[in-house]
Amino acid sequence: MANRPYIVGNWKMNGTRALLAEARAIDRGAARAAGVRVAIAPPFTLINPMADAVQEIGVGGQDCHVQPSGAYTGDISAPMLKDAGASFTIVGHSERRAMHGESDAVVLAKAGAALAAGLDVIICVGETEAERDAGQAESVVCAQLQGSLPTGEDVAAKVTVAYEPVWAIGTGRVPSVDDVSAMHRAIRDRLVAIYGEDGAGVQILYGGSVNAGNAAELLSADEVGGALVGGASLTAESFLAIVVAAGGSVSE
Ligand SMILES: O=C[C@H](O)COP(=O)(O)O
Repeated sequence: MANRPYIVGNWKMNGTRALLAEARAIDRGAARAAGVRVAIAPPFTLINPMADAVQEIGVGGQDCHVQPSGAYTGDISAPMLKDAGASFTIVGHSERRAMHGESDAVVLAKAGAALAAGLDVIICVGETEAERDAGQAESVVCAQLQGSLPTGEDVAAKVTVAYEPVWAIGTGRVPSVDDVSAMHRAIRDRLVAIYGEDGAGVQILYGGSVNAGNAAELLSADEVGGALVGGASLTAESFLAIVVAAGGSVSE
């Protein structure tokens, strides 16, 4: 059976408990959109209250430490995410790679830690504008996949890949549908090379300035199985419009 479109909100460092009202509204809408799978990755502080407040949507982390516990001041481990109510975590977001110096090897270790804790993982990859201009976008992304994706028995079913061109994040700029299709086909080929036939079932999300106006077109590109949404996931109105574009009907 084909996967349902997967629409994931990444709230980044946004939101206090007041924003849980939006999560509840998103949850109510998602409950009516049976054809679409919906999740939110809020800041760590909201994982537990959000998990308690919603029934339909998945709740996840935005990162985790490579170790399950220890003297790592300020960090959060995968077992802690699981204990707080998360079912998945994002790893390797370009903001972590750039601002926290996370290499592919670190992302791979974090993905392994998440899987070991019983979490699914969304692994982010994407090229910078300079890399795209230099004609290196596909080679950069394929190298990131090769270095960041965990392998092993039954792992592919727990992995989602998010392709996020760095230059499209938070900028209002998006690649052409042809460019998204070409990159997602290249990612699919790499997934099949890594996971064999299981690689055909891994969902590949597009992320970067997705909004209600462009979602339907971006989601129509080849091998796009959903979206990882930043800014437009912060209100129920804009996020549910993307859920509708993905094929869900959220009306009462
Ligand atoms: O994880 C989400 C992405 O970084 C996209 O963010 P954005 O939708 O605000 O461009």
